[in-house]
Amino acid sequence: MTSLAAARVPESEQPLPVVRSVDDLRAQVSSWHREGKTVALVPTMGALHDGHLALVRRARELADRVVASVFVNPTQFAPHEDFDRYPRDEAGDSRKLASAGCDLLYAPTVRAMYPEGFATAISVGGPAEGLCGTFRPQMFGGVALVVTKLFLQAQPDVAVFGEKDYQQLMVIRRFARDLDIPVRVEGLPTVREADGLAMSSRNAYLSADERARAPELNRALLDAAAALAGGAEAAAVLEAVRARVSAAGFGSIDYVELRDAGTLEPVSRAERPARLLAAAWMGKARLIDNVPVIPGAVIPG
Ligand SMILES: Nc1ncnc2c1ncn2[C@@H]1O[C@H](COP(=O)(O)OP(=O)(O)OP(=O)(O)O)[C@@H](O)[C@H]1O
Ligand SMILES: CC(C)(CO)[C@@H](O)C(=O)[O-]
Ligand code: BAL
Repeated sequence: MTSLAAARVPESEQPLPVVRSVDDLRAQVSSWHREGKTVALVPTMGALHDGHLALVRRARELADRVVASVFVNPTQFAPHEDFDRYPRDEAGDSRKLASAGCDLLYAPTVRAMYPEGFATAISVGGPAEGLCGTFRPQMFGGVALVVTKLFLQAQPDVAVFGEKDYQQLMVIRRFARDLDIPVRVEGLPTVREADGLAMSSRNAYLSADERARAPELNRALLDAAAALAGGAEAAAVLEAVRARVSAAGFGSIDYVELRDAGTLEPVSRAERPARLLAAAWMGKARLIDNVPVIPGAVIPG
């Protein structure tokens, strides 16, 4: 006969509770709030990697309970983009989230998030203009819509996002402030592979050869950031990044730009803290990356 102790599943291997409806999510979060616990939300589109898990671990430090959402949000994809082939692995995501200390997975269906007759849109200006806003014009409206819904559904005290999507982080801070949503928005520095490539679910689209070439984007940005931090004028430095990234085998380059780190307005020189941001295609993968430019110093981002 198996003893109870031997049969007990270790806590780290317990399946993560999952909710799929707004009502079930609210019931759990409200009960935590009634107990006086604070709640952190980590929104994701799944296919989780160590970058996402770093967000969960940070959320654990910031709040008593952590909810992660996994939802591939159709409203931020244009019809020609990769919504259908975006990697999905809920079982694997659930195991990884549990091991990182997440308390609850929220994985709504598309129909639960966007019921029949859904007719509302959100438009963000300011930091949403230019950069990815130009090349993926539907993206930030879709992000603002789904993240606003997630904030209203989960009512978190704090939400954690990655600086890998730096423009997205600035857009979320903007609309949360503009719409008086009572949530603290925390950013976490980009988690990278050993060779500098920013971790991203879309790295799965890279062939072995493309994967070997891809880190050149980050190397070119870091070298450029050093020159810009030393006071160089942006135009020539950005052109050198484009040339280097093309030579590494990137196909089309969507943008390489220097922006103010706070407002994301274009700047021609880093006189205040700035951000160097780029998006470029390696095969079927659109890779984005960004690094800080601190006048007089360089901090790898
Ligand atoms: N390498 C990373 N370091 C830190 N945060 C990250 C990293 N990759 C993603 N994140 C953050 O995880 C959250 C969810 O992002 P998402 O699920 O889109 O992952 P992703 O890997 O960025 O996928 P994609 O390939 O679609 O861009 C976002 O806040 C995003 O900024
Ligand atoms: C914030 C987000 C989860 C909204 O769908 C998505 O844009 C992402 O994964 O970065
Ligand atoms: N990772 C940010 C969301 C997107 O690329 O659609």
